[in-house]
Amino acid sequence: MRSPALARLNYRAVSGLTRTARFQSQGFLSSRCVSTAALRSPGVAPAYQSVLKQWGQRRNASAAASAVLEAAAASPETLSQAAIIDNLDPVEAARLDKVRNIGIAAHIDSGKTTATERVLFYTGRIKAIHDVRGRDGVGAKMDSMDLEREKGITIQSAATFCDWVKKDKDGVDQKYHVNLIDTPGHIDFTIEVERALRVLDGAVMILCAVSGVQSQTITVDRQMRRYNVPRISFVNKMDRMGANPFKAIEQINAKLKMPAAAVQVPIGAEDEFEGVVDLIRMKAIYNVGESGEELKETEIPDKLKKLAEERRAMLIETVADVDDQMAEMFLDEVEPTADQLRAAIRRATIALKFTPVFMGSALANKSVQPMLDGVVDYLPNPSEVENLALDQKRNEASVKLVPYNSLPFVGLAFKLEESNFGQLTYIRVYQGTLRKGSNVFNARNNKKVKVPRIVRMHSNEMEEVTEIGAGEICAVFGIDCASGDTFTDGQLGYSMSSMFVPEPVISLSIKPKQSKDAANFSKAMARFQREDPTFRVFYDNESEQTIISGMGELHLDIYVERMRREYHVDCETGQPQVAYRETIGSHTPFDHLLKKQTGGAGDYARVMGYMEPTGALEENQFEQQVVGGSISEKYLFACEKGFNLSCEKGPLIGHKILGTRMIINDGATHMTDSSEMAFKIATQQAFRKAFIESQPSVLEPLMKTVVTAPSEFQGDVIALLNKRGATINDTETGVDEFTIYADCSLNGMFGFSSNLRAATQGKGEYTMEFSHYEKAPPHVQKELIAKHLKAQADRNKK
Ligand SMILES: Nc1nc2c(ncn2[C@@H]2O[C@H](COP(=O)(O)OP(=O)(O)OP(=O)(O)O)[C@@H](O)[C@H]2O)c(=O)[nH]1
Repeated sequence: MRSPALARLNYRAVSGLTRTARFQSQGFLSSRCVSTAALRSPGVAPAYQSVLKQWGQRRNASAAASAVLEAAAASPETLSQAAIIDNLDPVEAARLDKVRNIGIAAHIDSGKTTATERVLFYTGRIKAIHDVRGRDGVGAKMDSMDLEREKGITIQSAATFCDWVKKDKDGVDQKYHVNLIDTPGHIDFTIEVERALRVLDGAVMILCAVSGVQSQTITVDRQMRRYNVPRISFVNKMDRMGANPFKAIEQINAKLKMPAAAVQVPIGAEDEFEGVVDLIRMKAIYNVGESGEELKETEIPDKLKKLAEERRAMLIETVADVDDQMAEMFLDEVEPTADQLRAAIRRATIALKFTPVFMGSALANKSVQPMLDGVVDYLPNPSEVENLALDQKRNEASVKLVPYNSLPFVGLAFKLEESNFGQLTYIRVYQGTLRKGSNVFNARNNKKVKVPRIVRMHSNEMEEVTEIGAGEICAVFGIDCASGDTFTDGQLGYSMSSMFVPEPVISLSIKPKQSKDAANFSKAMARFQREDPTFRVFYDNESEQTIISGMGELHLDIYVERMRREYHVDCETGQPQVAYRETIGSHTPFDHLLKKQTGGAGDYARVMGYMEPTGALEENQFEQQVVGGSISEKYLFACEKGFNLSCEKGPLIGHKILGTRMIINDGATHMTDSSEMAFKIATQQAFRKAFIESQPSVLEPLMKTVVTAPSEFQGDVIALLNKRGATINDTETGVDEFTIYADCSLNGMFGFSSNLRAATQGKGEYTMEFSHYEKAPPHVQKELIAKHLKAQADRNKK
């Protein structure tokens, strides 16, 4: 047995090494062979030696193999981690195979919450179905906040878990553990989608059978791509008039540029929608029972046989385009078996090259279970997704995390929530096991914290557990941290990248109506800010106002309302303000001297250099190019501080600066009168002077806006948009609806929702998403500057 196994031994690759150890533990190789391999491998040698020391140099066969595996596991080396991933332990592999972490994301009102309610019911997690805005007035399980139930919208993502039993190909029941997050559709709550997708392994993208791909579907698609999240698609609302799943599939292909094909065809449509034909097994599936809890399978009805064959052929062809194995079979004209087809769809979906499309009606309790089968069949388990961390102990080298329970713990806190029992921190465990009572370390500040309580969340309810294994999601009480912090066991110096946080674009002043509420007001502000990184609060010293900013009017309205309901604080708010920015005009040199030397300790600082645009309207930059020590390091540091402070409040209208670079290349220092403070102030003064001289501009946020309304209102809506100075980029006309894609300044869009409602008899809808900053029109700039000057003058008078 030695020689073939030895042939596989690659002394340099640690992946080979761990494989070798495995062979050895199975008795194929000699211990000397494994030890030599371990000692020659830079990735494992130090850890191996220390393990050997503990083991007392015993080098018998299985001891050496275990030592290598243990060393590889404990070693922070990328390769050894990769090796384990390539070579999953069969017990761990079997456990992970039964876990799915998925999110449900879609455009507003597509039926995410309704579908999740069915999933919870069919998996036995809840005993009865309650609908969003349902007649029983209870509301869906996942919309647990009163405000969500009243408005019928999801505001916060909610996590839950359930077990789904699916028969394997031998007809044996297999139980899958599904962690599920239902996310909001409104763009104002987009951070909830960002953080959910950051930690999930797969997603169900829901589309409306009538509207197909909508503006938020495009945003969700972008977010899924950002975090490499594979998805299956579910065309919901097949019972609605005008339902057409094939149009939705065409749009996924064309608009999202994601190869998609139906894995089902509908049996009937609109109010005659009865069920689906499964194109993999070529069977018809119907839901029976009061809430569709049972499935009945029959042969395909004759009238649908042709359609099913055609669509199956299209499915195979689309998958063959993105999967080599299927391509080979397709070219050889070999008809794939159900298992082969399923495996190819799975490979292509996980490789982010394809999305299989399911269809049904969540509200009518039809065809939700086959979509759940799809989650199991086509979405990855935690070991099939690459999760990387940076090893801070090794120059931030990137390391693959291995979802083994036995390895050192690594987890990411992705969401914080205040609850009646204190702060609740949602954690995705990427590696190792999180145990109640254990200590974990926050990688950001290296603080040790004890884990007092671990729970699994079921919307707003929780179930206490003592430990959570790798690849799972849980929530922990009593840990003080920020959203996006990485936790480890303390030995590893790993940290994981956080999620993308978009900048707020809208703000308003706010204060409690009654001064007795000040304490509660501050408490609420602190909490909301901690929970939601897109909600910011700051106190403007000049105007002596508290300013809140966020992603849109709805976002801020919801917080004002929550303040009233949850903290009993009634607030007064100012007019919503746009988050303008200021930017420099052109290259402008400066030579500025700050000098006060009249008796006592004086102030002296001279800074020279130039300011210029960075080229992109993004981060500001400070650079020092001082040679010869005319300004010392210490003072240059103070200059940078001065620059950063200046960027916070621009000279034109007091808004933040963007796209501006300052270079200090010379200056002068006085032996006794120079100080850090003097250099900081000199830089601020130089900044102000040069900035104003450069012919700067005010920038305003430009919003991508999508308006949909019934066709008869097209003219009115266009007129409305034109009046608000929008640039219309595209118009799509559907059967009885049209969609307009436009760019509008945020400033021009205040109050648009009520105008649109009035112009379309309440039938028009729109979404608005920040796109980029652009120079505001000259008359707007003038107005803003004049307003700012007046406000300053008024304050000075006081
Ligand atoms: N006809 C029909 N209506 C549905 C279906 N599924 C959901 N709805 C309705 O569509 C509306 C929106 O459903 P939700 O489940 O709240 O949608 P959502 O995507 O979770 O909404 P947000 O989270 O606010 O974006 C509700 O009135 C549902 O009753 C369906 O299959 N058919």
